[in-house]
Amino acid sequence: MSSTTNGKVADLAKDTVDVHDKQHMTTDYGIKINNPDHTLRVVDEKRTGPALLEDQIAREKIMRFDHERIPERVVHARGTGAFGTFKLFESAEDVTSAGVLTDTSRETPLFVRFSTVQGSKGSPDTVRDVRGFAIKMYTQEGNWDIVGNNIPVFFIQDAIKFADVIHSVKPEPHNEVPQGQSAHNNFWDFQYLHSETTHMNQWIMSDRAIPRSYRMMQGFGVNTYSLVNKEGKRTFVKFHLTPELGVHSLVWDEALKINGQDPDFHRKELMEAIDNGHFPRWKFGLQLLAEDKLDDFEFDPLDATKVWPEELIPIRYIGQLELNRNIDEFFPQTEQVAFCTSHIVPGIDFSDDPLLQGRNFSYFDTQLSRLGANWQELPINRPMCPFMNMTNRDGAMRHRITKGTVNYWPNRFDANPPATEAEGGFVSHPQKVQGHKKRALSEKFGEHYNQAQVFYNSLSPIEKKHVASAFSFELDHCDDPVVYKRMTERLTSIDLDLAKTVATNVGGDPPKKATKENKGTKAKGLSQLEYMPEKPTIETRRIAILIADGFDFNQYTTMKEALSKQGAFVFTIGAQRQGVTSESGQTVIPDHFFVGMRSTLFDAVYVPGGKHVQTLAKNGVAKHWIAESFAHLKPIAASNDAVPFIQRQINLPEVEVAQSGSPLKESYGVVTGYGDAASLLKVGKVGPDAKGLAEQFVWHVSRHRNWARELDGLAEQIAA
Ligand code: HEM
Repeated sequence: MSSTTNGKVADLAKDTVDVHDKQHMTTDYGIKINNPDHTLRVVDEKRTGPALLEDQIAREKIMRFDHERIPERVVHARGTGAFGTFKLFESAEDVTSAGVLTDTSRETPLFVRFSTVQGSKGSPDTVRDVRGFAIKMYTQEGNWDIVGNNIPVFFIQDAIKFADVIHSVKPEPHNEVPQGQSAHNNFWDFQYLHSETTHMNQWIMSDRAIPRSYRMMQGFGVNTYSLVNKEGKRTFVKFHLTPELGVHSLVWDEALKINGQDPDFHRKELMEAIDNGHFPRWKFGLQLLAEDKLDDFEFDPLDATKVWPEELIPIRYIGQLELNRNIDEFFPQTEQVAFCTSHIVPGIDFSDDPLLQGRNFSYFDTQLSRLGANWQELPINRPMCPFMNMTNRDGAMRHRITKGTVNYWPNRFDANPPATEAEGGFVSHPQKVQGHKKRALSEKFGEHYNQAQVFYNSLSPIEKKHVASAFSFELDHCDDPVVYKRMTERLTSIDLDLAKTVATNVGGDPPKKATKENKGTKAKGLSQLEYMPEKPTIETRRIAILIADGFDFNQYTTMKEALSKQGAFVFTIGAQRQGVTSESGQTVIPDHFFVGMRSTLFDAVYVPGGKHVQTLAKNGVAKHWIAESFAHLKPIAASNDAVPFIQRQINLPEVEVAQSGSPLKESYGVVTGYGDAASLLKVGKVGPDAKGLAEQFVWHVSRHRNWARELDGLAEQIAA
């Protein structure tokens, strides 16, 4: 368990207890329990008779259990949380007076909850979906919540449409199908009928919607907020988080399989990284827009279906968010944490973004039904700064005891007075507002395709291929021709080739001409391949070493050490977990056996030399490990006797391997070589000019996946 502590962790300690053998079991009202295993009943040697209602101990236990569920979140039900810290490197006092964004001596404790949107609480982690990235900062001036996503835009423009978009994506009402998926008629019906979703469609059909890890995705506040400085000047702002480890995704077939093989993959690997001291970090940045520049763009900057192009409004990075402590208990922390977009601190204010305006109402409201009126008192939600509002009391499960005779303001004692602005009181920015009372949006909200097209154009060829496959998968699951025909038609407003590919795959009408000409305009910061880590790294990458009886112990240990030294998490996968014996007689206890843990749960695989390859060659699962790793574009390394073994599993002429006695070979991310452990497996500096086998392997793992395999049509020739 990670031990990092901070002010909020210390605050929670007041409400935290340990379970240990010195503390007797009691009822919830405190009497010691003598026999927790049997109900009080009428019984003799021969007969077990009826239970007695008198049994207060059994009744308490059963009734307490009957009521231990609370409603799950209406969206983002599936999630996982961790504690961390926000550090500020550069003061943003030119634009805000908020202490958290101006005082560089502060470390602000925080709690983050990552989530998926569609599925219920028990749904798998690696579904295709938007990921929530919700942050609660316990600042000295009160809680500040950034309730963001890993995608910078949203489906709809006006919050009144939220119930519709969510109803359409959730399991269909007549049969509660499907779970955790947008691949169904209702979702795509809604998407077609709301052309404002077109931009978001591109993002969710891209690799962004199947992240490799919560630690490897961006975070965006999505909505536009305002910052207000000491002089009262307002600047519009969008919040950005960029991960230190780069932005990486799973491949779709892998994601589908992990859903079954390890539905908790994301939450487990986040905990694994934190527990091992590899704390995930994000750069925190601001996109700033002067108030008088609001009308300077072809889109409305307050429209949440649009990004602010970085060419026009660069990101100013000023801080860092780090996650450094796992939770102690899921329910009181991750489940009861409750975020509100309306939770802002002085120096930060809202904007007229019509989605944000509705969100500001919705979150507080939903917490009332999910957690009750006193939800802000719960330890995970209460602020760390002093807080008191003597008019907000009572309600179910009130915990705090407030002394004194008055509960209204003003009162004859001046008790609990409001604060002036100078004393830190929150004062809304005195924005001048004018217009007509209408159910409408202003004109620029009417353009829905430009940025969708720019996003698609900006993707790399492999990402475009994935978008086409994702649309094809999704629309193939729609059995109403109206739905898939209309949606493929919609794609002609993005790119004619994309529309043609998808229409062919799913049976749409053959598109003849583009409804919006694609002039190929691109922008930066949209392709996730732009977000490789600053320095190549394999830190926290899960790498498997396959062994069976007769493996080369020297090669095994040298590679394991070399990879571990680089911060990778190395797992030995053996023919059996009872112990695997090397050629030279050493026994290794593997972490898992071939069937228990599949290639999908690792980023790369290495097979050392040794006679064990004869056993591996007779084991279908071990062979599939290699084929599947290849099809999922993962780096593969093999040395000595293992070289012909992996070559046979891949068996494609384009993929070349080292020949005995010849130098090292790297081909499509498959790294092979002959020699002794010392010469093959040394790792110096990780980089493109890597020389040795291990060094080459590490370099390829740091690149995440070998896209050329798919682009050149090799991956699809191997059955994953
Ligand atoms: C910019 C668009 C949006 C983003 C980025 C967003 C993000 C999120 C996130 C991250 C969560 C999960 C919070 C957690 O981890 O507990 C969440 C929950 C929720 N969102 Fe949104 N959301 C958006 C739009 C909306 C809109 C428009 C509404 C309503 C009008 C809404 C209503 C809710 C509700 C009711 C919850 C459940 C909260 C709870 O029970 O704790 N969201 N949203």
